[in-house]
Amino acid sequence: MADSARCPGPAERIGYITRVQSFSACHRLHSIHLSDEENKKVYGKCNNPNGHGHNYKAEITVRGKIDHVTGMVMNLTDLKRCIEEVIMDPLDHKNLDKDVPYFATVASTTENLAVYIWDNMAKVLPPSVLYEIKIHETDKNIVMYRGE
Ligand SMILES: Nc1nc2c(c(=O)[nH]1)N=C([C@H](O)[C@H](O)COP(=O)(O)OP(=O)(O)OP(=O)(O)O)CN2
Ligand SMILES: [Zn+2]
Repeated sequence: MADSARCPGPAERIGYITRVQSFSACHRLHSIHLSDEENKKVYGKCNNPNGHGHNYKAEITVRGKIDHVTGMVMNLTDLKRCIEEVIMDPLDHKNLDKDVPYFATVASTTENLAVYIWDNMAKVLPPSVLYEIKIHETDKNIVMYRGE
């Protein structure tokens, strides 16, 4: 079989690139849709009124054609700038529930944090390149969101 039958041409190759960013924040798991008693039951120790902190690690993956001239899906330096704007400026060293207006009414679970980051990354990245947001809340708790 000829190589051209097996492999996509240079203009058609799709790549995935990921940048990892750590940030620290505190939060309290609490839903405005539940009573205090229900919140305690659902979230347990994570509903502690004074909160607790995490060293989060976010992985932002973009997908796109590998440009045959630049050899890049997108410049990682541009992705770094987007991450500064969407993750570091609003979230790092913050109280998610009190410092980030979005979480005044939305429970600051890692699922919702992934949705928040997705929605805001989508606004600053080129159209249709955002592929996945993965957040490590702890070494053991990892959430992935793909915009569905
Ligand atoms: N579906 C979700 N469940 C939970 C979330 C979440 O975001 N989504 N978050 C929490 C807590 O915020 C929490 O801080 C988890 O901490 P902890 O249980 O201490 O973390 P570990 O499981 O990694 O710790 P070990 O005690 O060492 O096992 C809870 N649930
Ligand atoms: Zn937590």
